[in-house]
Parts: sequence; structure tokens; C-alpha cells
Amino acid sequence: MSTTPARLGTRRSTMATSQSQRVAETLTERTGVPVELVLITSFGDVTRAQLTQLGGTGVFVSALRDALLAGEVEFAVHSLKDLPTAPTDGIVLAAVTERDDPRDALCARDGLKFADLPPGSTVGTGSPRRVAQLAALRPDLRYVPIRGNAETRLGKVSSGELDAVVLAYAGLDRVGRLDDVTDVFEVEQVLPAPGQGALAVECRTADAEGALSYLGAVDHTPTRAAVTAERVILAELEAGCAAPVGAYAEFVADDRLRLRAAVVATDGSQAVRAEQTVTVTEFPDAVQAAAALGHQLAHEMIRRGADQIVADAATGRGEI
Ligand SMILES: NCc1[nH]cc(CCC(=O)O)c1CC(=O)O
Repeated sequence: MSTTPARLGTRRSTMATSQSQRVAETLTERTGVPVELVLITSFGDVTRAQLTQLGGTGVFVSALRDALLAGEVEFAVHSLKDLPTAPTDGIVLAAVTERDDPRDALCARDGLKFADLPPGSTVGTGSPRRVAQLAALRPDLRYVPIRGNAETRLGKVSSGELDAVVLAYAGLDRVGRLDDVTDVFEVEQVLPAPGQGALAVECRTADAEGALSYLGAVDHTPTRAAVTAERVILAELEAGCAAPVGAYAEFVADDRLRLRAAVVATDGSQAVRAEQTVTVTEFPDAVQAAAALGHQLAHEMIRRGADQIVADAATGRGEI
């Protein structure tokens, strides 16, 4: 075996390098292939604009894809929830890693739980999905758009600028900040973003079956099935990562995959929530079962007006 390390492209943030490092270690453990990290700067890392105003999905992803296509790296690791659902020419999803905790977490001043935040408290989050679902639970709080990496956002609570921020539990874990968590939202309360907590490994299509087939060693089929169902919801509703769409699928028995999804108006006033379960053994494989499940649930939600809520949210983008 060659000892030249495989080059793994990653964003530069602490969260990105920590999760990429973990994928590198697992891959080396399972295959013996040495891996080195190559840090890539993305537009999403340097822009000062609100993420919701950037007018497109995948701001964190395109620089890594460019590096892949240019042959600067062999494969790239992304947070799966940042990955647009549309396929890209020349690039495939080589692996989906086993999902970490998918839930959203509250980091509030003085150890406060969500239910105990005084009315009028400021809660920072740049995600319309979170604002919409949180506003449905607590319309009496003030939701403030913020961006920046996890450490910057947490800094706004310690400085007193905000009473609380909401972030993904998995991300907080990866940057070593679980001590800041004061409350965790169950998925029934706040449905996570499609793919939240899972990582995507992408490579050039031409390498996937041959030179880089070893990437399959970090693929986790149950997670791949679950996120497939979740991402079909996003794709069918023609919604991007900044849309008020939550979706979470999990195996509730060895062969039963349950998908829950919600589309909530950004002021919390309207919502379409739905759930359905599929028996995966009735399909050729779990991923095909998951895709069928996603399509069925998406169509039911569209019949109930979910696409209209997504369209309305897109019109008001950036104003929340
Ligand atoms: N859009 C930024 C982003 N992309 C992935 C995560 C968290 C980690 C994950 O979901 O895997 C975060 C931060 C956050 O939502 O708090």
C-alpha cells in the first residue's frame, strides 16, 4: 500500500477540522490508509452577510467541491445538513457517517431552561427552521438573527448581548462546548434540520468505485437511509438549508424506518407536520425504502399546503 497520505479537504473552523479529524482517524483505523487534512477557505467563512440573505444553498460546500474537481484533495468532509440536495456533476456522496446526537440545544445565561426564559428574552439563531419552531412554542421571546461560528455565537451570551443562543448539540460537542448547554430540545419539540448530526464524505465520481472505494468503510447504512428520507422532503419542497423545514428519520425497529417532518411559518403561525413509517424489507434496500418514504410524506405535506409555507418564507427571507 502507498504511504502517500490521502488529502481530505475541510473547512477551517474548529467544528469542521474536529469532525474531519475524526473521520480521518476512523478511516485510517478501519482501512490503514493514512490521511492528511487540507484546510480550504469558503465564501461562507468570510462573508459578513446573513446566511439567509446569501440567496442560495451550499455556501460552505462549493469551495470544497472546487478543490475536489481541481484535484487538490482526494475527498472532502462536510456537515451533511449544509449539503445541497441537487447532485453536482462529477461528484458523489461516497459515505454518510453514523449520526451523532441530532437535537438542537439551548445555551442560555445563568443556566436557564427554555421554559424559564423571562418573556421578551433574546434568543439568537440564524436559522428560520429554529425561529419558526421556537416561536410556535414561545411566541413571547425575541428571536434575533446571528451568524458566525459556534464560539462567536456563544460569546454573545457570555458578553450579555443575548440571553440565549440555539445551536446543534453535535456541533457543540465537536467544539468542546457541551458545558454551555442549558437545555436540549427533544425532536418532538424542534425537529432538526435534514441531515443534522451526520457527516458527508464526497469524492470525484471517477474515483468512487476504484481508487477511493475504501471510503465505504466509514459509511453507515442506517444513517444513510435516514438522511435520504429527510433530504427527499427538502428536495420535494424545493427548500434549501435556510428554509423552515425540519425532518428527522430513525429506525424504530430493525426493519421499520419512521420519518417525521414539519414546515412551520417563520412567525410560528402556521404549520404542517406529518409522520409516516415504512417497512424497509418490502423494498430492494433500505435507501430505496427511505426515498419512497420521503416522497410519500412530502406529497402528503404538499397537499396540505407545506410548499406554500416554504414559498412565503422565501419571500420574507432575511427579515426575521
Ligand atoms: N450551518 C452550520 C452548521 N452546520 C452543521 C452544524 C452543526 C453540526 C451538524 O449538524 O452536524 C452547524 C452549526 C449549527 O447548526 O449549530
